[in-house]
Amino acid sequence: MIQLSDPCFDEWIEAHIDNIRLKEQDIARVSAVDRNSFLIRNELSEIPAELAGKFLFHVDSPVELPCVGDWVAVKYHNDGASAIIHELFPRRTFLRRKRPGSEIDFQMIAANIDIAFIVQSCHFDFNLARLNRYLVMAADGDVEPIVILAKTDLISNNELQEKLAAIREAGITSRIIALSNLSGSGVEEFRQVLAPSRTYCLLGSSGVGKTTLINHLIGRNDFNTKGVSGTGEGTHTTTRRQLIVLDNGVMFIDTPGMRELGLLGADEGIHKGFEDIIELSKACRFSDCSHTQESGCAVLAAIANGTLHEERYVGYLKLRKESEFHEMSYVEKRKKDRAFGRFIKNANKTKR
Ligand SMILES: Nc1nc2c(ncn2[C@@H]2O[C@H](COP(=O)(O)OP(=O)(O)OP(=O)(O)O)[C@@H](O)[C@H]2O)c(=O)[nH]1
Ligand SMILES: [Zn+2]
Repeated sequence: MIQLSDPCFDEWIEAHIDNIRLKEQDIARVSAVDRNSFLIRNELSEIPAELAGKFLFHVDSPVELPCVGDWVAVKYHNDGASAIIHELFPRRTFLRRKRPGSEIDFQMIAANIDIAFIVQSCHFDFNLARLNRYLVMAADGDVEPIVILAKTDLISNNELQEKLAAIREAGITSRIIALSNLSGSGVEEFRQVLAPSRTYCLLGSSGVGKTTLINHLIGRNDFNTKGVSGTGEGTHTTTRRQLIVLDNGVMFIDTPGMRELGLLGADEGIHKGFEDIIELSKACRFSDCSHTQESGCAVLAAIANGTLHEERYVGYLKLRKESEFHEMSYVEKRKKDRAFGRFIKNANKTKR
């Protein structure tokens, strides 16, 4: 049995528990949201849940609806096989963002997160403006940020020191952990931060190594996500778990909304920072050259003759992919998201 509690929250719960019990309700935590269907987690399992009618009629803004990480009061039905969410408890912390096209309306991304790890790769992904935007978002919801500079194996120690100095010069005072999944350097420092009954999330662009880092935790350090199979079976949608509880009670939240945040700044244009490749591509034989296989491609030629670093080229392709992802339809994004869910699941299976 896992210990599903939140030390910072227990005081509030204690003050309200009599009232909750009086109504024959129990406390649970929202572990996934997919439109109007929910998964909630109690100490024993994960159960599909729906909202009580009052949420549908007495809610002014979507932020008043439960999101992943929320603590709620529920009533069980069908011998505990399903649940109705009756109360939403106050949020200690949250991550939210402005709804596109609206100045006042917000979209909840997750609630009750203790620490948000803001992950940037030391290499092509490093961007102080974007880092700042993530920090502002964390501060907005009272979430403590820790900056992770990932993939340190790709740069020299001198370059790393420069990056660290640049962050400090930008006035960012948050703790910074530099690490590499590849060499393992810094991973232990990251692991040391994680404490039982605390909730964490990883924010950052696609490809910076978030999945690999979680996998690292599960694989190497004998962590394991709790194998609960009942992920919404019996309801019309199958919702993947967005709150992951490791064996030692450490919780990670990974919602589709967080993945979309990873695209922050993707609209800055992929050309920025890759002017050399853009310049080279003017000499390509075809004007719509994809620089991947065409004959007469000046970019590929530059790699072949050593004037363009292959690593730089890979970074360019990655950023281009990210920007294409940005253009994808919602449905396509969801598909990619499910692929991530399967990845975590497989990682766990292999572990077991
Ligand atoms: N050189 C190097 N490569 C890494 C490191 N960590 C991860 N990678 C590679 O970077 C690529 C992306 O890693 P992921 O863990 O999938 O990145 P992510 O942040 O989860 O990306 P999304 O799932 O798209 O959000 C993979 O090819 C990894 O093998 C690292 O420490 N050093
Ligand atoms: Zn080309």
